[in-house]
Amino acid sequence: MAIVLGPNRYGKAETRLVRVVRDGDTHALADFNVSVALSGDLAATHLTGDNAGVLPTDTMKNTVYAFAKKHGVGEPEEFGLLLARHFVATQPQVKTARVSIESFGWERLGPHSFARKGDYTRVATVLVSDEFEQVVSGVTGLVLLNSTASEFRGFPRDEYTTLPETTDRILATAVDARWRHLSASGDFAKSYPAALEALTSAFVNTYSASLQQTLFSMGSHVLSQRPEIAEVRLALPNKHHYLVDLSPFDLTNDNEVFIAGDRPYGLIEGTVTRDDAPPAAAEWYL
Ligand SMILES: O=c1[nH]c(=O)c2[nH]c(=O)[nH]c2[nH]1
Repeated sequence: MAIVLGPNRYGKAETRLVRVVRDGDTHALADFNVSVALSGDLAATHLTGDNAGVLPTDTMKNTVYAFAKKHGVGEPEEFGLLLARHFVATQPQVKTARVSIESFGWERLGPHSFARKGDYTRVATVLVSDEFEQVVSGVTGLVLLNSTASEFRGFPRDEYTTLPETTDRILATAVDARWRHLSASGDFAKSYPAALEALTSAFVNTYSASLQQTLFSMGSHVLSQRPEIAEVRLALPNKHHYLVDLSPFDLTNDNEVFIAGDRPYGLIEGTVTRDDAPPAAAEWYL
């Protein structure tokens, strides 16, 4: 009996690329998840550990980011073809390159503001006892992004701080919000979309020094627009977008090519309250 190597391939899966195209103040956004798999004459590394034909998967990731800067991304089919042809043309041992791309849709909210396409979830929780009725409305999974008008600087530094200060970054979050009504007899069909619009427009229109500042602005805007609402609680994950260092490839990166981070993420939580409102039922804190 002989033991033989069967079909095989390898590559970098799920390179998360966000490409911003800046035309003055108006930005366009492409948000891709790119997976590369190469196959061909790759027996040696499996059988003897000889890596002479193994283009590092790290290089594939870098190629995705460098090509995004150099060529733009266009349609996912076009960007896939560009990458796949490159690997086949430049690596003689590679016979076939497979590039799969997921393209996440974003709806425009402003010149440099976007909402992820797809559904977010409306939520409602009511508490009823003999003494009180309390209605809480909210939303989860509403993903918003500003591709500029966000800074983060002036923070303390200690021996573990490596984060550079920035005056221009992507600010993105998945809004998880709950708002408590003053009364159980409101017009919830009217109140919900209006509160949602207040949250969203505050995110879009706030020039942000921190996600904490944006959080307070979102909560305040709901309370100033909606007299029926007593309190807003927000949990805002900071969906980090890291600027890719393209200098090893002699390319500049003027806030155009980002790694969309997954984990860990900052989590900014806070409550914004009307100070004359009755307190929430203790059960809300559970
Ligand atoms: O808006 C921010 N708030 C923070 O508290 C924080 N911390 C961090 O590393 N980045 C950011 N961004």
